[in-house]
Amino acid sequence: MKILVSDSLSEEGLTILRESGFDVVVDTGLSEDQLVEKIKGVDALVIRSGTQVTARVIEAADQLKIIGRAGVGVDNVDTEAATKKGIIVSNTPDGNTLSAAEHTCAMMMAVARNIPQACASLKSEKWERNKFMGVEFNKKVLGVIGLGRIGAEVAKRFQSFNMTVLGYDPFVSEERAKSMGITLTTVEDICRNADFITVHTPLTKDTKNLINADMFNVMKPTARIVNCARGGIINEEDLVEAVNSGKIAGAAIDVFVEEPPFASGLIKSDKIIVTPHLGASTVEAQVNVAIDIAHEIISVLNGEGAKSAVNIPAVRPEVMEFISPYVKLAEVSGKIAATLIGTGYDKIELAYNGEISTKDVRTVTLAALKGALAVAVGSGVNYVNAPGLAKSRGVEVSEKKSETSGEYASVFTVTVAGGGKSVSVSGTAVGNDIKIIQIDKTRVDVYPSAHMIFADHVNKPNVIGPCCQILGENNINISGMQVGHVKVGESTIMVISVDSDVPEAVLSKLTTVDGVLSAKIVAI
Ligand SMILES: NC(=O)C1=CN([C@@H]2O[C@H](COP(=O)(O)OP(=O)(O)OC[C@H]3O[C@@H](n4cnc5c(N)ncnc54)[C@H](O)[C@@H]3O)[C@@H](O)[C@H]2O)C=CC1
Ligand SMILES: O=C(O)C(=O)COP(=O)(O)O
Repeated sequence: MKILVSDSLSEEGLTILRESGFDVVVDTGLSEDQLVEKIKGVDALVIRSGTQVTARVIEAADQLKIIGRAGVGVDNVDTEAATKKGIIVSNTPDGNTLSAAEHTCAMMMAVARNIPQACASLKSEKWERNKFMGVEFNKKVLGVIGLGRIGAEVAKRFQSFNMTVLGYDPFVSEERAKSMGITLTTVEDICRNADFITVHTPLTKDTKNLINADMFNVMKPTARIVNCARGGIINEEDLVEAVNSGKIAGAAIDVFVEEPPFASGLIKSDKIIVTPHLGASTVEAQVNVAIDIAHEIISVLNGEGAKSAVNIPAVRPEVMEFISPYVKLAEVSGKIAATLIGTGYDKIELAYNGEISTKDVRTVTLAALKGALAVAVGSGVNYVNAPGLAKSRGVEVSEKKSETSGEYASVFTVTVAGGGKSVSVSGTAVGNDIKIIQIDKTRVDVYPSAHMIFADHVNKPNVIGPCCQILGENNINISGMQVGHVKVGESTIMVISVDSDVPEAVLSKLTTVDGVLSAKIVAI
């Protein structure tokens, strides 16, 4: 398999990728057209912020499984297009937190004490001590917008300068803010009261232009603002105007709407300090993110799943340990249910009973959808695109949870329904194994195998024998068999586990046995 690294990546990460035995190609600085060409035949793409993974690039990818971002922000990836195509988008959320936080502190100090301007002045042989009067942090107010990993670290560091910290983050509770010594308030209140403001949110439709002319109009003329998060959270034209007109005292900017920002007014103003997107550019951060993304890429290419995907749910390791057999069970049950009903269903219901109902089951639901949809779509469905595919096929997905489960500690049931028909398959986990315990109303006890025949038949003599004979004559070994218990003459299901694939011709021969109503194969 082939991995294309299209931005610079630390040697430590490249070594891990190369030692995994995959074909690793490093090709940086590609234009969109070049990437559209080069992406063909690539299984994994590794990027930083320099590569724009547009819808065109994703469209051109013919075997791409994962886009791995060695860093945090994935705003340079068309995640929607990737998700639709079933491509995992993963980042490395922790590796560069401290570096970005420390760069923010450096920028804040630089703007408070005019360090870059004073440095340039002295190097041009001027001694302008009065021109570069600075301000202290002591007893001042810091406003932090976005209290995630980096925002929290920045707040912690400035508290040691004896600053009061105001914060805004709609996803952070009062208690959490209080535990960090931060008073939650509104963006406008921060803008009115803060001496220093720093933004640490992702760039989203809600955060784009969050700090704009209206906000600059209420700021103190002594206010200074820093952006080491993403270009566009602070409106660039409004910032240039606010600084140049004296509405605020200065700004320090590391990230830009367009990078490099050679046409931007931001790099022309004396009162605005700029760095070329250096927040994550430390030796330590680059080693961290390169190692993290290398492991993620290898895990996905080896079929062991993604640990830090942004377009599939992240499950905590201790929860994953519990739900992991149910993920397997859900995929198998979804496949069985969809196979037994045939085409034309428009509802998939997942029922979680017992202990499993108390867990984070989003991945189990995805697995059931994947299993069910694979019957119609084949290998084109995965955890990433399964919900989108279900929606686009008009399949309504619902979940039911109850803490009661009868004789088993946990039971998972998938029901597919449509056109007046429905099929339900229930199962449970036995240690790390999975067991199907019920198909519709029929109790069974089936440990799924790679190839299973499900045959509806009438419970009467001379049905099972001829079926076994047909399989034997075709050299298909039977490894297990289960028949639902009903009265003689009633119909029920027979599940035959076999050791090899069953050709269509053999399957249809089974249906010629007197008493066999239908026969379907499920391969997992
Ligand atoms: N300059 C650089 O080189 C680097 C920049 N970054 C950027 O820094 C930013 C923050 O990164 P992390 O702290 O790691 O992310 P994070 O996900 O830990 O934190 C982001 C925070 O923003 C909050 N948020 C989301 N929408 C919001 C809104 N509308 N208003 C206020 N808060 C909102 C979230 O609740 C979350 O707490 C990202 O944009 C990331 O791309 C990260 C690393 C390096
Ligand atoms: O991790 C992030 O979000 C960053 O902005 C870092 O970008 P970079 O990897 O240095 O291109």
